[in-house]
Amino acid sequence: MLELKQVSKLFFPGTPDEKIALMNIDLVLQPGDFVTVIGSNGAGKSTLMNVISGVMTPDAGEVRIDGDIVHQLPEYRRSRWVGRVFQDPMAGTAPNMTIEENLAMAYSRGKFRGLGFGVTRARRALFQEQLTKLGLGLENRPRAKVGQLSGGERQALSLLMATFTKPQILLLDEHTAALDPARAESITRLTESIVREMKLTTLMVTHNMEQAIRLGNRLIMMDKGRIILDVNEQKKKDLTVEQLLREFEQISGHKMADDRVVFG
Ligand SMILES: Nc1ncnc2c1ncn2[C@@H]1O[C@H](COP(=O)(O)OP(=O)(O)OP(=O)(O)O)[C@@H](O)[C@H]1O
Repeated sequence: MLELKQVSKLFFPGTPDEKIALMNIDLVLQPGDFVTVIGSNGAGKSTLMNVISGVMTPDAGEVRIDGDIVHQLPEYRRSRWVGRVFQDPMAGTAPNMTIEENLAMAYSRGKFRGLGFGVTRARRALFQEQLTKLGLGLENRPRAKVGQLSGGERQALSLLMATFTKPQILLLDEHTAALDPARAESITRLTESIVREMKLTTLMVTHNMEQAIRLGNRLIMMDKGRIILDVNEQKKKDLTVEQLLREFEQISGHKMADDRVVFG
């Protein structure tokens, strides 16, 4: 379970450049919730991900994971609970290491390092099994350098690495946005099946309105550092992209300014 209570984050406070990235955010994700997040440019979506994962510390408020206060902990201390996949397929993996070395790293995440970082025979079998599930044939190339993989293959691997040890929270930060439509769709399907199978509590930022409506059981809309709309599963089922954009305009008083918006 993830809880944010009155979380705020300002950049350059008290100066003419002051930017409100998050303002008094209250958000609770129940175990197994899959929440999509949309909003204008600069709405605070990435900052929200950053204060949950530990890249940034909020100026005020509280972040709890399964009841534990985590907002003061650095990113590496939270990595046991938080899995994250970024937009950039180059992020989140080590390009000069092999597929199985990357998996070994993910497997050891947040654990006592003394247990070892290496690729043992038992682990190799586990990695093979997990790679096979991706359906990309990566299980046949465990010693290939990750830098040689295509963007889609890398995102699939990143997804596997982020979810390997069943994180309490999975953060997906526009993780299909840099892929061509066919690859994006296959990563979306993979995401759905992993999240469903592992019952992961998931927060996914997307610029694809159709995807935001179709995926998950809840949708939140952000604007100027605030959550301005929270749509439940029932309401989301009947929602259209047009209605969603109209709602955004009505509540925020302006059109959704998103230079990367995709309607479906
Ligand atoms: N490291 C930073 N330093 C200064 N300002 C920042 C920083 N990170 C974010 N901001 C500002 O905080 C606000 C929220 O930014 P954030 O990146 O969270 O928005 P976003 O919703 O992810 O936007 P986009 O959809 O354009 O990626 C913006 O005004 C942004 O300029």
